[in-house]
Amino acid sequence: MAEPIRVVVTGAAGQIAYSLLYMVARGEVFGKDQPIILHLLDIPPMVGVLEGVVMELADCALPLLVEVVPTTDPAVGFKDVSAAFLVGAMPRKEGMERKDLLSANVKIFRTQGQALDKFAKKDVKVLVVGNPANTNALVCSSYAPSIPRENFSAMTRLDQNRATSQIAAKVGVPISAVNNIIIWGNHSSTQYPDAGQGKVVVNGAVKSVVDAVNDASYLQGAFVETVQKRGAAVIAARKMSSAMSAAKAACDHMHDWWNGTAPGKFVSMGVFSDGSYNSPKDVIFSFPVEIKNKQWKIVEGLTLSDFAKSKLSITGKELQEEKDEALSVLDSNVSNL
Ligand SMILES: NC(=O)C1=CN([C@@H]2O[C@H](COP(=O)(O)OP(=O)(O)OC[C@H]3O[C@@H](n4cnc5c(N)ncnc54)[C@H](O)[C@@H]3O)[C@@H](O)[C@H]2O)C=CC1
Ligand SMILES: O=C([O-])CC(=O)C(=O)O
Repeated sequence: MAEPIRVVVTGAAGQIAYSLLYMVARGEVFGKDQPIILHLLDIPPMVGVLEGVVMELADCALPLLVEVVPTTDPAVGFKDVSAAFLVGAMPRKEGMERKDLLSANVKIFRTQGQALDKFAKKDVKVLVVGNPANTNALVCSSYAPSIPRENFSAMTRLDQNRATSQIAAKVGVPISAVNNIIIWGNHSSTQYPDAGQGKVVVNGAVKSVVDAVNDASYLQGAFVETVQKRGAAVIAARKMSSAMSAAKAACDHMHDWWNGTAPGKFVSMGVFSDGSYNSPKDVIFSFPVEIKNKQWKIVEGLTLSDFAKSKLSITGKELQEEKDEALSVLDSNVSNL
């Protein structure tokens, strides 16, 4: 058996964590041979709930879970962690956009960036789930200058999973038959879900999604809107935001970062932009990436339609605006933000 690794989940008493902790502790992210020490970080009013979560984890009798460390102290929560799921933040309510959470949540990610910088392993992989996820990841990284910025990412995997599921249903094939659907830009209603590079296996033959669907107005219209507004649709139905599907997506994201992507396949992650595809530089922008040896690389050289380019420009502009707003909330001149 390998040495145990330390993994922190923030917001550990919340809804997403309730599904996520079980999947992580069961070995679905880091492997069935990787023992885990789980750090559960939340805030003082949630200590009682956290105790209940600790009891339930014990009662799951999970062989890979060697220790659980519940805490409200970031110094303990982030100590020596190899992977961080930053979930803890306020969720939006019906009628809000995710960026309306910025002023409340961005300060959490400043504190957590500072704690990661001081206490985490320098090769820690950080996945920001709390909204607005892209800009929170940017802020978090800015306050953790001793950790490479490539180690910070924001979650758009839930959008990718939603988009893949929509295409599979439209073509009438299993989910596993659909690949390389891309989410570009912000995890917000300006994101661009792009089926233009997608592949699908139909009756044993690989086809482009565009040919298999054969309905351009759907791919540019209802498909895009459904994915962009899916989070809001779940809130309207559940009166709470997506949690089970968000936890599954967080596991998928970290799993692929840890284990790599299969040849020819790519996944979408919010990562530091180098200006690829005319995106604004130095914001956290969701791109298609390939992953090897725990390093992601943006898939370059894809041909984008004029429609796609115009959508990327809209979501890039929003990310630039969020970055400016984050700076004003933090009222700081963080040199690398
Ligand atoms: N990127 C994505 O695709 C998705 C992101 N989200 C976002 O994830 C976040 C969490 O959602 P839920 O689990 O449903 O919310 P929740 O309200 O059920 O749980 C959040 C937890 O975070 C804790 N928390 C607050 N401040 C904290 C801090 N400074 N340190 C540690 N813990 C802290 C709260 O006490 C609470 O237990 C929200 O911001 C939500 O909008 C939700 C779904 C998908
Ligand atoms: O929509 C929300 O506020 C929660 C979320 O990020 C999602 O479900 O994609």
